[in-house]
Amino acid sequence: MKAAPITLTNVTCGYEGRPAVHHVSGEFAPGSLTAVIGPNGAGKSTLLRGIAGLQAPLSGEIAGAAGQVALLPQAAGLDRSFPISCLDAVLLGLWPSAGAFRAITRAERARAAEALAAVGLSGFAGRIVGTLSAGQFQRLLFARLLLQDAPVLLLDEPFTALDERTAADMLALIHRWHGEGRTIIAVLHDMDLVTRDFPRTLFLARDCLGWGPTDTVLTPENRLRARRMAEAWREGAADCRRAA
Ligand SMILES: Nc1ncnc2c1ncn2[C@@H]1O[C@H](COP(=O)(O)OP(=O)(O)OP(=O)(O)O)[C@@H](O)[C@H]1O
Repeated sequence: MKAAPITLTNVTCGYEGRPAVHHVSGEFAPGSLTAVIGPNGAGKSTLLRGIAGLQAPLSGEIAGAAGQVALLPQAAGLDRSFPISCLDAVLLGLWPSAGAFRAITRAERARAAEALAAVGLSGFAGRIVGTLSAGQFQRLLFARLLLQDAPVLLLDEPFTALDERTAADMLALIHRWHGEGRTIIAVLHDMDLVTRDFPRTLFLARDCLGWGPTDTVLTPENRLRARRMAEAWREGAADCRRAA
């Protein structure tokens, strides 16, 4: 699996001209495994959306991501009331390549069923998505990623709602993807997991506090800086609005 590097040059992303994450520069090397960490509201999801091409940066440039990225979004932000089956929800992962008008092939339906089985959801193909438990829905999102088969995977809080065994299974899947040479960028809140399993870390607190090998970024000093910035968030946000 050949992924291209993803390069961020002085990237600022936000909403209505107001920055949520500021002046981030660096590179996700091909095949790298990176945790994106930081307090609530630090801009982690916003940056992922920028890399996924779902929102244009307010300024700066994101290069190398177009056409090679698949996103596992935060489940909490998704509308699950749409009345489609689990199999069709997984097949939606083919939307970027299949579009609205090409028929889904028998082989693709078979691959979607295999993806459901790989995440422990065989037998769920016909179930309506809205009837799944939170953990089952999270596994469904992993099945969609499996079908997409992209060189770069963006995972926004991928272990939310998963029980211990399923989380271990999904972590094994992430390591398998990494072993295949894919680039993996995951927003995480579990610092033990980050220290143990993620060789590189991007630490955000609206600004970039550090980006590099996890042991050099996840330091007590940076954790303290992140706490201070989170506490100063409201005041800082007002300053940004004025500056925009
Ligand atoms: N659609 C939106 N419109 C306006 N502001 C938004 C929007 N989405 C997010 N924000 C704001 O942008 C900032 C960054 O949000 P973001 O979701 O990127 O943070 P995060 O680091 O992923 O947080 P968490 O850990 O809580 O998921 C927050 O202050 C948030 O309120």
